[in-house]
Amino acid sequence: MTALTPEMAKELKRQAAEQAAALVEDGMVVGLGTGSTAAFVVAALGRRHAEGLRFLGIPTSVATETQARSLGIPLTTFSEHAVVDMTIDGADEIERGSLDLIKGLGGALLREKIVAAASKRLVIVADESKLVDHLGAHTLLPVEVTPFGWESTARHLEKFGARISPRRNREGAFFVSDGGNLILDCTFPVIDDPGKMERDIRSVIGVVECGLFVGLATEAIVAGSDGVIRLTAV
Ligand SMILES: O=C[C@H](O)[C@H](O)[C@H](O)COP(=O)(O)O
Repeated sequence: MTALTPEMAKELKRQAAEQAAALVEDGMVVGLGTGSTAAFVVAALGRRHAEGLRFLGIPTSVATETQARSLGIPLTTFSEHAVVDMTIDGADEIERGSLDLIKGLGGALLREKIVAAASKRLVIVADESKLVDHLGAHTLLPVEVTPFGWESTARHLEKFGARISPRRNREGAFFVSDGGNLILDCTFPVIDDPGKMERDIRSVIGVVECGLFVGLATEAIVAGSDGVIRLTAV
């Protein structure tokens, strides 16, 4: 795989997003992901809505809700729909084969995971730089925690071998998620069993959710220099 320039990566994200948006059918409830790749999906769905496709969106962040509303996409909530037919979202890492994921570099992991867990299909869109043999190869693992006692929560997470850095915004203040929580960016020496690590992290009091998405993605649409491939979880 050749190194992607930002322009190439953007074009590949757009290509993957267009293919995923084409999967949406009349009458569906669609989870709308968050991030730069998912934003291309929402843009494509806005276009399809304008052309007459009828569907309802459930956004996974305030940013996505704002984008969807600006495009006239009708939205719904879990009080009206218990099941999401299909969610289309990006990822920070996608493990080949299992399609287990790391998500949350954009800070939206909690709402993304709630929507993913309620979805019949979770379609991940990405450029090829996101595909890895083992999770944790290139990226840290975001963990969302309550602001109260976060230092204590961080010390407990360190017992699992993590190096921890509370996420900050450009001004240097703590980054605050849409849910009003903090994000601890955790670097683990190795993630050899994502399911066990997810359970371990979630067992710590003060942890709200972590960015490991295990067994949730059903398929991935990945664009690379040789074209767009569609992967199914095995
Ligand atoms: O919190 C953010 C989300 O998990 C994003 O879907 C993820 O970070 C990928 O974002 P992007 O498509 O911008 O690389």
